[in-house]
Amino acid sequence: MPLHPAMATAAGSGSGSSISTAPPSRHFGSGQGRLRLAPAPSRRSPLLRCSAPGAGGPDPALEEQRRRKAELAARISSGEFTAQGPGWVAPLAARLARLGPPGELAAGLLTKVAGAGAARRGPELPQATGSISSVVGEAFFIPLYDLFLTYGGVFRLNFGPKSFLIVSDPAVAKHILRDNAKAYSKGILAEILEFVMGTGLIPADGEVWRVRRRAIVPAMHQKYVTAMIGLFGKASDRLCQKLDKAAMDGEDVEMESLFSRLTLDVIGKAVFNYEFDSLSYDNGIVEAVYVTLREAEMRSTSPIPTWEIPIWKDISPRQRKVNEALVLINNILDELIATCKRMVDEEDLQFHEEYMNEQDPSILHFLLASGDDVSSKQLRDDLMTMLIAGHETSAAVLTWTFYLLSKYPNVMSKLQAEVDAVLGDGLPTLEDLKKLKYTTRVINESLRLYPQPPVLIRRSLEDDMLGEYPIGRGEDIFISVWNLHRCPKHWEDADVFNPERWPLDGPNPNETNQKFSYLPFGGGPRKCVGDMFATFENVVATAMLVKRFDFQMAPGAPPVEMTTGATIHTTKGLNMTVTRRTRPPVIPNLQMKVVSDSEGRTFSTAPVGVSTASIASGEDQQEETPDRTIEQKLPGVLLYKEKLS
Ligand code: HEM
Repeated sequence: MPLHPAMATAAGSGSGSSISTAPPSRHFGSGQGRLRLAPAPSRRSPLLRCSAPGAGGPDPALEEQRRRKAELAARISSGEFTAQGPGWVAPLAARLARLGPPGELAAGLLTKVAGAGAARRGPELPQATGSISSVVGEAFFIPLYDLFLTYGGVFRLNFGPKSFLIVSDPAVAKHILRDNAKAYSKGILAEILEFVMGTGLIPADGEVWRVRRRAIVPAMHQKYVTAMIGLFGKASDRLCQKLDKAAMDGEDVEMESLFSRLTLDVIGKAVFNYEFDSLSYDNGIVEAVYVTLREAEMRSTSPIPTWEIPIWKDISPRQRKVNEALVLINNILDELIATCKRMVDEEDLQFHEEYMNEQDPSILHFLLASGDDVSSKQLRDDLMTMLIAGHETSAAVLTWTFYLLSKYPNVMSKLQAEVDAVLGDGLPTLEDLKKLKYTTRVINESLRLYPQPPVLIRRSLEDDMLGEYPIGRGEDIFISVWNLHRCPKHWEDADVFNPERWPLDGPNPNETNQKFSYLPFGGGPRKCVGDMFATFENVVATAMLVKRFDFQMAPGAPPVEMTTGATIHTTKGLNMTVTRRTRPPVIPNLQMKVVSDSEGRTFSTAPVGVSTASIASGEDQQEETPDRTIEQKLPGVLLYKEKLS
């Protein structure tokens, strides 16, 4: 998730001059084996910023970005960002800073005095410090990568009086997310999202979270997700029709916004049975959803939290618009809840584990039919949370997948060959998804290179140890999934889009079998509840689109660069030329290995089109994911269900 305004504010107000000492050597992991590397920028620049084919000649914006990156790398190496000081200083400063301007001043002084004079005691966290000017204009997680290469898997980042722990070490990530998850809350994230998600499942902590997770997870059962495959197909087909028209008219298309509309249409129907139909036209509610989403993103990156200023929040046109949008959405949600309650009262269906109303299979319907004892406000918060969680993430995955496919035509050809061989004329079925193995690997790999969100946020609720480093209560922590997914120590050719790195007959990659070096859906008790849903959705959309069309970057399209919102967006859209495919289908030579399960039943290869945790494919998952148990088995697919104790 994005940075909190506090970070930017603190960084902006911090002195530009920082304590200058020699930086630690480039290394990975905390206290683990160390590895010296060539400077980072040259290794990864091709994927971080790519100009569109056809743009021709050196791009001045790209050149400028490369120059800024090289400058930042040089400044990091010079030691400009390296601070020293006792480990208690930053947490205390962070607490002081929360007391308002006088506290911030005291915190700033404390940081400087202690940083300059104090002697080191015991293992102390490497510290980086600096001013925001060094990272402005970048997606914030990019400079964090360079700092990780220099300071290691756990380090403290000080911006003036504010301080954050940056975690890029898989063992430490596992400790925070899974092994000692109870000692961490969502912290800053809950504060940022409160205005829109209230106490919905993503920001909620403690008892509220436990009760809501227990209510919501069962709603996403196997039968529900299977029913959703039809919905994904229909929505993707509507997008295909739109692209057909663009292809016939010879018009380029901006795919990022189309993917956003596709996934909005899907999630509205899936969560509360609402037909946004945003692929067909704009209406007030679609606009209200986007106003709210953009506000959430603005709040997470804005240097000054103007929305907290008492009078400003009432008179600012922007805030008024946001408030109006929220009222509109809440009213619609209230209506949908009321309608659904009536339906539930009138139906004869007996509630059971895999309960689903065929006319309205939505999560809302399941929750109401289950007798979920919850206030309307909490129900609205949960629905809103799932709307946002399931919309932006999937849209971003599709955007970056198609960007990568345009850069790697060999992958596209192989993908199209598989899709041609598997999909018939109708909409994809569950059986088809099981066969779309390479398509699933394409999505797995896209999520490695562009994790959504690129950073997970936590706050420590008690003193703890992160690897060898002691930390205090109240530390704000960013687990950089971006860094974990691109760590050159763990991944060969980390920046290369290579779906083949995941064998087709191997297990579906997940946080467990990748030992927390791969966290596309988080991990531990707060792992994504929509992982299986999202994987199917992305596989269906990708398969249907590439079956029908070829995609190329539009001639003269601006370079595709990243910016940070709740997920990774492009700065100027993904402008593509779409053409109807004319090639005859090619039959691929896909190797299918026959394996047997623990009960001796045989089926072909690893699960495909299957999620990373709700569905797993090996006994290692069973052993290493204590919070989930095998519930049901389909041929080739083991379904896991959470223990909801
Ligand atoms: C490709 C699409 C998706 C990606 C990459 C994704 C990723 C994630 C990640 C990384 C987390 C963990 C956040 C953390 O630990 O701080 C998460 C949590 C969550 N996701 Fe997803 N998600 C996706 C789709 C969905 C969908 C479709 C839904 C709902 C239908 C959903 C609902 C949620 C919820 C409710 C949580 C919070 C779970 C909790 O805290 O107990 N997500 N997601």
